[in-house]
Amino acid sequence: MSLQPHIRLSESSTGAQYALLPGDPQRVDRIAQFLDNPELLGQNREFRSLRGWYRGVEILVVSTGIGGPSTAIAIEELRQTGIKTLIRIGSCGALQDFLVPGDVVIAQGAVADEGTSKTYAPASYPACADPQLTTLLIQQAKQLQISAFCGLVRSHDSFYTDHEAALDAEWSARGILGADMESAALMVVGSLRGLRTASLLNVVVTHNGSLDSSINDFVQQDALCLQGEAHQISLALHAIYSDSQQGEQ
Ligand SMILES: O=P(O)(O)O[C@H]1O[C@H](CO)[C@@H](O)[C@H]1O
Ligand SMILES: O=c1cc[nH]c(=O)[nH]1
Repeated sequence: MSLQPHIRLSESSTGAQYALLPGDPQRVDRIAQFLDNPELLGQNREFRSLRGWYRGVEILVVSTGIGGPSTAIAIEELRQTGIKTLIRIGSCGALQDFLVPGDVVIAQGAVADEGTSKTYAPASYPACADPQLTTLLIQQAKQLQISAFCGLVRSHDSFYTDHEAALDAEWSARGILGADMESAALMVVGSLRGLRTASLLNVVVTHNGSLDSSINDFVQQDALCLQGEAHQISLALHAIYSDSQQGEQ
C-alpha cells in the first residue's frame, strides 16, 4: 500500500489500531518516554510520527499540528493505515475558575465553533466522544487518582481576534470547561468515518489568565503543565490497555 501523502505512513508502517494525537510535534517525543521500544517513523510538515508498545499493545503517536484542517487530514490518513481508535493528547485554556494548570479535562463532547467539522456535516451534527472510551478514561482517572474533569469543551479557529474574551465569557457561562482547537473536528470526522475518538486536554491557561504568558510557560516546560501532560498520557495508555483487554476491537 502506498504512503499516505501527508502523514507519510502506510498500512505496512504499523500494525497499531490505537493512535495518540498530540497537537505539538515536540509532545510526540515526550510521549515516547512512556512507551517500550519507541521508534521514530518520520516527520512531514506538522505530522511527526512514532510507534511504540504499552504493555504489549502497539501504539502509534502522530502530531496533528494546530487546528481542524490538519487534524482532519491526519484522521483520514490514519484510518487508511488501519487505526480504529484515536485519543487526542492536547492542551486547553480553562473556561472555569475551579480548573488549575495540570488538571486534565476529559471531553465528552465539543462545541463545534470551528470550520472543519462544518465541511463534513451541517453545524447541527453533534461533536461527541466515544461513550465507552470516555467511561474507561473516567474510571482510569479515578483509579490513578488523577485530577480530571469530564464535560464539554469548545473548539475554535481563532486565537487573537478582538472578541475572544467575550466568547470565552459566553461559553464559560454555559458551563463549558475549556477551549481548544481540534477536539470538535476529531469527534465529528471520527464519528462520520466509523472511528472511536476521545480527547484529553491538559489545562495550561487558567480562566481569565494571560494566554500569552501561560502558553509561554508551557512551551518553557512549566512543572505543573508537564505534570498534567504526564497524567493525560498515563490515563490514555491505561485506558487503551484496558480497552484492548476487553477485546472490543
Ligand atoms: O497543545 P495542542 O495539542 O496543540 O492544543 C492547543 O494548543 C494550540 C494553541 O496553543 C492549539 O492546537 C490548541 O488546541
Ligand atoms: O483559548 C484557548 C486557550 C488555549 N488554547 C486554545 O486552544 N484556546
